[in-house]
Amino acid sequence: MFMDAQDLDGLTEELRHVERCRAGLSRMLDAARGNVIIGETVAGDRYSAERLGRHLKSLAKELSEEPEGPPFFGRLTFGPAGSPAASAEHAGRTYYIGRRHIPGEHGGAPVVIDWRAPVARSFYRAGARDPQGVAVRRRFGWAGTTLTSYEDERLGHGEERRSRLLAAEIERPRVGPMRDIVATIQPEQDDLVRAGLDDSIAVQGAPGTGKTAVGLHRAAYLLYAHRQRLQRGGVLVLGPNRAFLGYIAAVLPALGEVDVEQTTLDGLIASVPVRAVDGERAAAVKHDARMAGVLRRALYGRITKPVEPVTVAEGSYRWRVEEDELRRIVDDTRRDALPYGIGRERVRARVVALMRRQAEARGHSTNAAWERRTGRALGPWLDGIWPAVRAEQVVHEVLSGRWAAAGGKGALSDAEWAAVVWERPARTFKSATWSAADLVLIDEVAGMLERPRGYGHVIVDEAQDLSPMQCRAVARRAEHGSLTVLGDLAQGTTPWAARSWPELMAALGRPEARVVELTTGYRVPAAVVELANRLLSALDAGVPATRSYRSDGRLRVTEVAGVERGVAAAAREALELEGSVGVIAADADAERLKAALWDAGLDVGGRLSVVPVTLVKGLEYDHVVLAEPAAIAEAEERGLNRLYVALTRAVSRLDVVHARPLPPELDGPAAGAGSEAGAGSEAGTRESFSTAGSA
Ligand SMILES: Nc1ncnc2c1ncn2[C@@H]1O[C@H](COP(=O)(O)OP(=O)(O)OP(=O)(O)O)[C@@H](O)[C@H]1O
Repeated sequence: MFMDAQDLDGLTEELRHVERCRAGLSRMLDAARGNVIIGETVAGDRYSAERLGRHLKSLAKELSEEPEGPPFFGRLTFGPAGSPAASAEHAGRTYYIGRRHIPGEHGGAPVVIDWRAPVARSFYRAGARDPQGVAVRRRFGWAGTTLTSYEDERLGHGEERRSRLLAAEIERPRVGPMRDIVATIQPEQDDLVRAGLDDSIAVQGAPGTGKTAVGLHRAAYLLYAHRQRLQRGGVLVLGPNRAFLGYIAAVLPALGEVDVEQTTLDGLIASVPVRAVDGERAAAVKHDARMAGVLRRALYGRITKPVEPVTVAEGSYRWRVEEDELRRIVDDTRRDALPYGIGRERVRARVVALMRRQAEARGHSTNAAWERRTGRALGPWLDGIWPAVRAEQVVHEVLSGRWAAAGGKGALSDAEWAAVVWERPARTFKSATWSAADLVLIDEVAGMLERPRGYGHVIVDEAQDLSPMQCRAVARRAEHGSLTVLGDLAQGTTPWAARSWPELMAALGRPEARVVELTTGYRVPAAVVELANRLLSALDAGVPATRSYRSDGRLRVTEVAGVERGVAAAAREALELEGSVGVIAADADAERLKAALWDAGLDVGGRLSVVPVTLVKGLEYDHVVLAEPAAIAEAEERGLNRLYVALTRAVSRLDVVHARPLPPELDGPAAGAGSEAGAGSEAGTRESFSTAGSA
């Protein structure tokens, strides 16, 4: 049975529950405010008072500032005990599922259960074949904060159907930043969201299959299910660029999680400003994993064998350690494979310990201050044996070419070495200008000097673009944690983009990670997916084609005499409809097109944006106007992959506007449905496909 809002009695009862939720929320807010006052006065010491106070304040702030969204989106009614597949624990009970837990009155049963709670799992996973004890699953429809409808699936009676509310949510026009998908997480996505904390997973997902959404919801889930374990390390989300981070920024706070660090890899490892740009060849070598070996040798090559004893004078005494003892200390410490900086301190501490024994044998009293003094006195000797060094210094020396003669170039060929070595090296590391790839090298050395801050869980989006050296930077930060790695081999656009998941996961230090494929796309309509899928065979990425969940949407390919006028006409038409409009163009053409749109009287910057194609990864627009695909395809080595990314950004409509011939991989007969104009869909929208016309 499939019900809408017609069941008025039912709806009235549900509206009463909305009131109970509002009352519960205001009780929570009062309690949180009250606790701030109590917390500030009762905590035992100042430190815990401050910590507790901060925590309570942020909870109170969060609750009072939270936009008043729908308090719940689903309801589960479990069958009575004894009914088929009844669940003993939940038999006969009803639960409302929402974004956050809302307690009941006077300590009674909660009025809303957090979507991450174990029982809520059945909301996402139960089906007619496996009802998991659920008699009825109810989904609610809201207009803003007003409950307007619901629909039921009587799973206990074998009823399960494509939800209209679900379809409406997936097909809704997009405006503004990304939203959470808690109300409509699909079973294959839920599997990934709720995977265990120790599980490192790689997700190969076609465009729009919800990888980013899954990653963010997984972060929220892990923080809920393993809050204590994650308290120290925390969760890190890495995205491809700042535009993408801006786009996803609101999702986790909307789920009540404000403490997740979201940044780009460059942002994470930035230690010095980037002022130089590498040539292609230099960048390729610098991103190669063999550079790690070169840097390691350059760092550890500074350690020298002690060839004479070391002495420290104290009054008329001299404490002395012989060279063979010193050699043993240095060798043992190297074998311990500690970070370089810790190794240096270990050597110092062991020499001090030997001297202390001598001093005590002579009746000297030694204490911590004595140890510090003696340690300091060893400084000049230590600087000769195991010198203190900065990461930039090591990289500066390598790129200045100093280590080649001493066999420092390791596995690099002469040509590769020549590609990375600076033509005119700066005199010191302080005056060097660094490129983005140099930052990765500096981070590599910094990671050898001391362990970087580690995270309990790291989520990496668009991971197919990571270089082997970047993978090492990520792996260092997840050494004692786990990884969720999201990407699409077909969308790889960097010169070092991954060609295989096992290789990528090995570079990330998790060769054993399972690889899961997602192939159902929730963004891109079927007609557009079909066009993009044509490129797949040319990309040779070995990934399966996308299947679209969406039957709506429109594709139009228009050949024009002048791209600027054609794009302006398409954009103007697009603005007549609801939703965001993105004009995507080859980087070299973006500014010119923006100016042309201004000249045509269109307001760029509001609902309409012009985006250089290299910045569009991970983003989506309700309506995309894709300008001159041939220019995108020929602009770079992996131009066809870039074009594939651009083609898969549209939520409702894609206009391809071209003056030059389409790239041959894209042209040609449409595979399957939608080859000429007008395949009507159930929703009354039209898919159309035409290869000619004028704007
Ligand atoms: N279960 C779902 N319910 C509703 N919307 C969904 C669902 N899954 C994904 N979406 C929507 O589909 C769109 C694409 O999702 P997302 O950006 O996470 O995909 P992606 O796999 O990361 O795509 P890309 O590879 O292109 O970056 C988003 O608007 C997202 O909100």
